[in-house]
Amino acid sequence: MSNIQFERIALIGIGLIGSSIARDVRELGLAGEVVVSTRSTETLKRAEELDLGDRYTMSAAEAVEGADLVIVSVPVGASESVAKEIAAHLEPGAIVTDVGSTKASVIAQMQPHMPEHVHFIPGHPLAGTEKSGPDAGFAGLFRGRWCIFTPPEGTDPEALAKVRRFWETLGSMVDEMDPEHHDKVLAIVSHLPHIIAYNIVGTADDLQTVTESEVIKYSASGFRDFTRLAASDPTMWRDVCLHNKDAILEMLSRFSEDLASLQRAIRWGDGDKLFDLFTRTRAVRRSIIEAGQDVEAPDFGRHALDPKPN
Ligand SMILES: NC(=O)C1=CN([C@@H]2O[C@H](COP(=O)(O)OP(=O)(O)OC[C@H]3O[C@@H](n4cnc5c(N)ncnc54)[C@H](O)[C@@H]3O)[C@@H](O)[C@H]2O)C=CC1
Ligand SMILES: O=C(O)C(=O)Cc1ccc(O)cc1
Repeated sequence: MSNIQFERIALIGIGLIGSSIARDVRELGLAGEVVVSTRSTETLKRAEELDLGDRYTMSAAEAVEGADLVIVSVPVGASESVAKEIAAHLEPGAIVTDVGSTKASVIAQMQPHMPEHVHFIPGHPLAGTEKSGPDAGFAGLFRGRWCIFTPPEGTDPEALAKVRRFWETLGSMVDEMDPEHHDKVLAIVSHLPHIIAYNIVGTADDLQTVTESEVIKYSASGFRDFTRLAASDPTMWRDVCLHNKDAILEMLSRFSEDLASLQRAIRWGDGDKLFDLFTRTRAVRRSIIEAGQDVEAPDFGRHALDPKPN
C-alpha cells in the first residue's frame, strides 16, 4: 500500500531540520518526489551526496513549481526573502508551511507575499539539537516531540488536517495556538535557556585565566550542560533573538528580578528561601519526566520509523 501523502514536497533549506524531514519522508515514502533547494552550492552538493532528495536546485522558485507541500526550513530572518522568491511560482492549492522557532515575525514576513490560492500554515517542531547543516539531521528527530501550528484565522480545515497528519506520521504530537502565545511560551522554555547558556559560557570565557585551564579540565560539572546549548548555531540564534525581541525582553526582565532575589537570599544567608526554591524546581523536573517529556528516557511505543523486529 502506498504511503504517499503529497505528490511533490519542496524543501527550502536543508540543514538540521530540513534534512531530518527529508530523511523521514524518504524512509516512510510520504512523497512522490522530493525537491531540495538551498542557498549555498556546498550545502546543495552535500544534500545530494546524502541522497536527501530526487531533484536539487539553487532556485527556491524552481523548487516549488508543481509542489503540493512546501516546507521552509531556513533561519527565521530569511523568511521574507524566501517568501518573495517563491510567491509567484506556487501551485494553486499548495500548502506552504515552515519550521521557524518564532511565529509572529515569520507570519509578518511571509503572509503578505502568499497568494490567495495557497494555504499558508506556519508551524514549529519542538525538536532539535545544537548542531546544524545537512549532516546533522537524522530520521526520527521529531518522534514523541510536539509540533505547534499557528494557523491564521480562516485556514482551510482540510489543508490543516493534511499538514497535521504529515507531522503525526513523523511521530509528532500536534497542537495549535496563536502566534503571540507561542512566542511567549517559547521565549521562556527555549529562547531564555539558550541566552542564559550563551551568557554564562561567554562570562567564563571572559575570565581568561579560568578558561585556559580549569573550565576545560573540570567541565564534567554543570557548566558542560550549558556549553552544549551555547554551541548552537549563531545565525539561527541571532535571528531568534532579533525576531522574538518583545517576548524575550519581557521574560528576561522577569528572570533578572528573580535572579536578584536569589542573589539577595545568598547574601543574607536566607537558607529557607533557597531550600524552598530548590524544592519547587526539583518538582518541576519530576513532573516533566512523569509526563514522558524526558529526552533521555522517552518511551513512545513502536513507530513506523523503528527498525523492523527480526
Ligand atoms: N536547530 C534546531 O534545533 C531547531 C531549529 N528550528 C528552526 O528551523 C529553521 C532551520 O534551522 P536549522 O535546520 O537548525 O538550521 P541549519 O543552519 O542547519 O540550516 C539552515 C538551512 O537554511 C539555508 N539558508 C540559510 N540562509 C538562507 C537564506 N537566506 N535563504 C535560503 N536558505 C537559507 C541553509 O543553506 C541551510 O540549508 C530555523 O528557522 C530554526 O529556528 C526549529 C526547531 C529546532
Ligand atoms: O538542542 C536543544 O536543546 C533545543 O532546545 C533544540 C531546539 C532549538 C530550537 C527550537 O526552536 C526547538 C528546539
